[in-house]
Amino acid sequence: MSTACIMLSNHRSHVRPLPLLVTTAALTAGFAWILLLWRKRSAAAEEREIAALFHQLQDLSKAVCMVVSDARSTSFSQRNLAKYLTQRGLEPSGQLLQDAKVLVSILRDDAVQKANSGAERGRAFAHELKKSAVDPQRLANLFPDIKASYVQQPLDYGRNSRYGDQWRISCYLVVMENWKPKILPHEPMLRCLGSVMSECVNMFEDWYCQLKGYRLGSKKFGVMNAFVTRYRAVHGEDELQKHIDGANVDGSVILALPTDEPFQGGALHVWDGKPKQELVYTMDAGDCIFLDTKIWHQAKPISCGSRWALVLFLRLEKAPSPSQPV
Ligand SMILES: O=C(O)CCC(=O)C(=O)O
Ligand SMILES: [Fe+2]
Repeated sequence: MSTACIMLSNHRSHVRPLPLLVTTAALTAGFAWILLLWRKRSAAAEEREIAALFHQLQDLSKAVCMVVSDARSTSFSQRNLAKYLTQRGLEPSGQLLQDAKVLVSILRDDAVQKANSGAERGRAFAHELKKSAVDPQRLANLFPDIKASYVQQPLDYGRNSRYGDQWRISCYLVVMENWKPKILPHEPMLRCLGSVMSECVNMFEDWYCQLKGYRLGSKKFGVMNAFVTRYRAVHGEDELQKHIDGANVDGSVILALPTDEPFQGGALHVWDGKPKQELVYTMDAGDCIFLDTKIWHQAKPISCGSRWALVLFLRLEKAPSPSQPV
């Protein structure tokens, strides 16, 4: 046996093994320390990531930044962020980093959509004519029923109103709750045109999202009032003077319906754009005009025949809050 071997065996014979308990405790403490260190490091990394997202947000939209940040606008407020995501129809995860990532990503999408949308390309109109939005043949087939369902429902806004009870040429499918003129929806007209009305709402929602650069499907509208108007070439029934559809109306649809008495005149005039322009539309049955809120327009008088239109006044629906049942 060599000298080196003898030294090694002597040394080994002096080492006393550590008790198992002590070894385990030391290992556990070491492991816990490493875990703590790792947790600290990843929390710091998460904080850095959140701060970077906050900076990106400041570049993307100062307005949104104000809405989702704390009182000093220096970092995210988890509560405000969750509220904003809910308003945009999304479900917050409850994790700040995750929600901040979602926010930045939807704002990026918004920016891309906006860059591609008409508004940024200079199509500065907040209304649009869509030709044959509803199949004209389908409307032609429905026309006998529309005509048979139609009744005049005079509106009485009350003695003190400047409208008085002069408007009597519309027949209502939907009447908004607590409306001053006390009229009821005329069920036969709703049965006849209810599905066309719903399609018009869907088309309007898509158009509105494109116009504003929102994600498709992220905005929903409810029908405040919907009615069929029949214009005839007699005084008080032949036109609708220049107006906007009311301060609470967030958007409107005008759908040209067929007629069995061809008319002359009856063009729709719209005042829109910057600088303001007067645009004139002669609409065929099935054509739709979508109007953003507070757009001035006018239905010019007809001089013969009769003209029919389905009109919707729409209200933007608030996204449900997470506590509300779906
Ligand atoms: O009949 C039309 O063309 C326009 C109708 C309208 O603007 C309305 O009823 O508010
Ligand atoms: Fe109108």
